[in-house]
Amino acid sequence: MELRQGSDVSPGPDGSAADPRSAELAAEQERLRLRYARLDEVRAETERALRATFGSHGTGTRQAAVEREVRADELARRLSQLSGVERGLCFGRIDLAGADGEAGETYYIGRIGLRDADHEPLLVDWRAPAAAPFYTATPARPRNLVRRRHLHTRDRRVLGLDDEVFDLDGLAESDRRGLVGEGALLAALRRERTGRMGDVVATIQAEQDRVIRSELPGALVVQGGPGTGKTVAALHRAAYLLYTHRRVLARRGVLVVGPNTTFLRYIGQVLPSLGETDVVLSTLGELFPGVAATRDEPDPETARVKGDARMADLLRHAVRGRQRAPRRGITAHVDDMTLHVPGEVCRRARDRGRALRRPHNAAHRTVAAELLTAFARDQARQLSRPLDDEDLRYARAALRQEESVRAALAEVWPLLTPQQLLTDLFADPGRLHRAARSAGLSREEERALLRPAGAEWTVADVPLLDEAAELLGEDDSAARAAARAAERLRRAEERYAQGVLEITGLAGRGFLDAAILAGRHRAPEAHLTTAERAAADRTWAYGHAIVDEAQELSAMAWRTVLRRVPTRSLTVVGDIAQTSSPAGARSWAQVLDPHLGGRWREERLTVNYRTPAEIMAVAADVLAEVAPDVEPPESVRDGGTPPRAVRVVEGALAAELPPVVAAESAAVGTGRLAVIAPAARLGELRRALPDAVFGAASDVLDSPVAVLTPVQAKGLEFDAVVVVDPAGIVAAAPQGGRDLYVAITRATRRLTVVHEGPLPPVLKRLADAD
Ligand SMILES: Nc1ncnc2c1ncn2[C@@H]1O[C@H](COP(=O)(O)OP(=O)(O)OP(=O)(O)O)[C@@H](O)[C@H]1O
Repeated sequence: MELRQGSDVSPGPDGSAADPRSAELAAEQERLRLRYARLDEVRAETERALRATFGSHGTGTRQAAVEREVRADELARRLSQLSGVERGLCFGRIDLAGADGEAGETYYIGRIGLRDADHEPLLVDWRAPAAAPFYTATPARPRNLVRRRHLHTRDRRVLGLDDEVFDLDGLAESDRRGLVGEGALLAALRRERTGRMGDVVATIQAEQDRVIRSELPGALVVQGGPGTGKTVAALHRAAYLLYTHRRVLARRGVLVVGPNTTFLRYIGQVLPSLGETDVVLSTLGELFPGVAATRDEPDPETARVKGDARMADLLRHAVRGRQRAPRRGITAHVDDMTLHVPGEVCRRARDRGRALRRPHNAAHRTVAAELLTAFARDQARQLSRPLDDEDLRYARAALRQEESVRAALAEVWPLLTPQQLLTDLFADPGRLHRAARSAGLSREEERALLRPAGAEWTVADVPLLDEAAELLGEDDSAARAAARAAERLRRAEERYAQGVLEITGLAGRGFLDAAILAGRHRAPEAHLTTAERAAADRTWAYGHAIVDEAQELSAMAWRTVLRRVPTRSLTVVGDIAQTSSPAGARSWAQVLDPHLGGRWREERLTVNYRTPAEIMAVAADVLAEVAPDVEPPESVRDGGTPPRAVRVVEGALAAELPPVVAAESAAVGTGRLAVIAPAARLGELRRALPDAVFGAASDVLDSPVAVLTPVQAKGLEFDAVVVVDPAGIVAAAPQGGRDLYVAITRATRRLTVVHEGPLPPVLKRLADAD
């Protein structure tokens, strides 16, 4: 049996209480005061310790310096954690059933764990196993709980309590009285949107908790309709994993990939509020260091082709195409002399380069050495000079400096950057044709790839650049010798650091390990965080990756992401029904099986926390049309303003839209409003709504009125949404129906659809409501 009771009664100024509920509130207020007092104490102690660590000069030995650094690092991390939990420090309590008629234990659940001076637990961290029943107990499976209590607090004050009682007999008589209260969840969902996602530690639901606490290894797919909390659960999962697997993950970091920079700004504050710093947030367009692509491919067919897995083959052929053996040989002009290497020798050099089976640039040195030898021999022959090994080395080194020789070598085996490879490939119809034909692309597909040199990189180019970087590698012969020496040094330093950790008693405590510590003391990237080092390194291997809006990733994009997680420890978050990219997923198996061979598990989220039932009913009609086999999520809320359609006179949108937007804006007060329209109407809207902020602008989330395309709105939410020209949205892209579904499901409170012609039949429900 479950009984809900709530209380919003504040105690009197002196804490006196007239009835049992106020007495309970006053008691909780006192317990909360104790916990904040302890937080203040711990903060002050940590600050003092940190100051003392910085202030001490130690013995001046290297060991003393390392010890200080370890300690300061640990203290600084703790201090930043303690500072981040002031708001909503403690939000819950669980009362466990006792044995043999005895009262059971009570635990308070909070953003961090705290113990009193005697090491007794005052607060249990929400990520700790002991806190799990707070999230997972249900009347059917109470998990030994008698009661779960939510505490509503503000500025260190308890404003209200919300109880769920699982075992009435286990409760005191005074606790049994009281009104049924509104759940903590509904109170949280009713709040106005701020333009930034917040944490939901106080109200995580059982099906979300399963996602959050799912084990680290392997790939987990989280499939769920709009508003089911996929993003928020995935971010809490990052915090949970970093807490539970600190040793592995703090060193390797966690990568979170989101669809665009606006979305990353939207979710950017959730992780710091959860106390996590070892996370890299990145769009797909930023995954290749040195290129920050934000532009989408203008032609959907080009996007589709660039995302196709055959592009990997095409690029392999493109690289092979740059390894040539001109039949006439190669020629260089040095000191009034014409030097020649015959075609036969070029072919041998090229074949030897290929036989190495190393990345193109890494094999360059071998090929170049062979050709330089041939040039040097020809030079000696023409000068009638003998050539012993010493002379040959000298002659090769001298020839290598010659511009004309370098150009001749490049005819056979040029050193290439990924950018050069792609630029040359897409701008040269002959070159492109040879590679495309070998990879099995049609002439139309080939044409979709052609473009002039110097064009701006698009998001769809980034996986191609990354693939090219893999195929090209680097001319790393010098670097490899240096790396071997560095590796020897690193091992010695790690052995030393391990010794320091053992002496200081910090070994095995999970704050730092020998590798991190040794890394700190190595120039030049000493003192960079894991996240900073990882973001700058294309070949960084992350400990875990979370991919949000993952249905949009193309086959080539998956290759880029998976390259960064060799352990395949992944959280893949998305909704197949919201796919709008022409290269995106039609099913999870289709995109994941080629890489994971069926080794992935799926959790489904089924409850929509964002969109009220009336608006979701409109969205469900659209869903039935675009993805008939997908169940719409069930809204947790109903009531509120019925969605409506407003018909405007054809050609009069600019005049008739502003009053609609103004009225909606007034209705949500300080809340957020989005106008969602097809890209083709944005010009008109700019004139109609001069004060609104458009598209990818950095302040779009802070403006009261934002104007977005459905793709830009993906993952975001607004108190009120005005969908403009639904027929235009549907017609604008092959996946237009799914875009309309995305647009409608951004609303948390109000939906208005503004249309010129007749309403698309799929929105008939709105016409009926008029
Ligand atoms: N347990 C919860 N407690 C409070 N709020 C929640 C909870 N779960 C989800 N929400 C809220 O519901 C809204 C939708 O969550 P979220 O954006 O994570 O959904 P989503 O599944 O990623 O949606 P979409 O597919 O549309 O991007 C957010 O405002 C989020 O804070």
